[in-house]
Amino acid sequence: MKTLNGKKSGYSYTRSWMQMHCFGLIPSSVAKMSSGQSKIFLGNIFHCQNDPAKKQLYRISNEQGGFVIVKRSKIMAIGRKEDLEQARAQHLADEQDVMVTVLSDRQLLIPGFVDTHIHAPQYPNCGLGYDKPLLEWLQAYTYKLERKYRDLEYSRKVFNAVVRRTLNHGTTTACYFASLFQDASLILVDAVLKYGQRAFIGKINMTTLAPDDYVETPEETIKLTRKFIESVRSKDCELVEPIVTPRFALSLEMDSMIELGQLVKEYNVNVQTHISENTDEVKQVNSKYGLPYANVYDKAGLLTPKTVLAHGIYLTDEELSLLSQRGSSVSHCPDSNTCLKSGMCDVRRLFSFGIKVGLGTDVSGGASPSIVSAMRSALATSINLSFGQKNYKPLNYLDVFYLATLGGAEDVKQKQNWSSTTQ
Ligand SMILES: O=c1[nH]c(=O)c2nc[nH]c2[nH]1
Repeated sequence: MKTLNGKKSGYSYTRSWMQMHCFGLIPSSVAKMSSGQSKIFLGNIFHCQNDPAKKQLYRISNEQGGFVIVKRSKIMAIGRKEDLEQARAQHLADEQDVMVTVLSDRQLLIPGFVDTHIHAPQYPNCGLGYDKPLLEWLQAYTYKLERKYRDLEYSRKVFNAVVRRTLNHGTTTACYFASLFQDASLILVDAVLKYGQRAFIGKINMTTLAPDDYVETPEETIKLTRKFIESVRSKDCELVEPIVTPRFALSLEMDSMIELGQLVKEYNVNVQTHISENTDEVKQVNSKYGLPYANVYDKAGLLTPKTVLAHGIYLTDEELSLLSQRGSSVSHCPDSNTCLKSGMCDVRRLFSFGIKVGLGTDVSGGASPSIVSAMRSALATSINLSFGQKNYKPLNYLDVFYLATLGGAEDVKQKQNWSSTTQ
């Protein structure tokens, strides 16, 4: 077996991690490449972990010369080189064929990124149509594109491309809004399984506020969601989980949202939706339901510890307290918040309420499917917020690295065996 050369790397991670590759900790992709061969990676490892004392949001672990052991697509152990032999004996004792990869000092192993909010069908519109605010943008560009996914060949083409592209950007876990259409949504499931990404995939629920040929009836939306959940679960695969996906509070009536809340309980599934993204949207929600935005979802039973809410720019203190009580988390989508001129989300304020936060590209509200790009936008938004507030401490590189990795994993509540670095 090869050994580490023991040299110090001298690699300045705070300065240069944004330029680097995401090398490893992509267990599912590793598995695809070599059908279950066990592997050991040796090199510098950089990742966030929870602080056991809970005094800080995360602590950085920077192993100069560490190892990762991968056995049949699962990360079995991560540690320091002096513990490698013992870990190898424990996890790979009966393995004859182990591939060992030694990284150079200029390479770094980091966890895969988690995109906590991305609309797969909107991928062809990336970078287009930012001359309108949210509600007009939906009508002028977004629904028109999303309607096309009745065409399953088109769906296959786009969804394969989205999954390949996000994996190339280092996104190993994604929380996808799929299509209104069940069959198209299942094609996204197939694409994710084909390329070995892990994902939460939701068939969108929408019965109103869109063109007549692009909504479902209240009966259909529940029936087809149940069918979608059962179809995904019947694939019996670890990589993909269904997620209940009411588009936003203006897309449905309360009765339908309550029924979705019942499905969430019945199947113990995650939930994703939008919240408080745009001032006109918030006003319309308040006047439609006579309730604050977060309370609308709460009334429907949709605020759970497995709920991810995208945006959350205009939530009041009372709403943030409610989210915190329910254990629901927020997907921060800074690029989209800028492109659609929605506003600036104050992540530090969310943290102060004890709310978990991850990062979302929000394609195509956001112009890029890259989480590194979302990290840059998160930094820019936070710096812009600091201009108006004395003593405001903007997010730094490590904070946005946390949001893109461990923060995102906590947002979507990954299962224990999904990635040992993100627990
Ligand atoms: O950024 C967004 N993208 C969408 O597709 C959407 N639908 C409702 N609210 C939304 N916000």
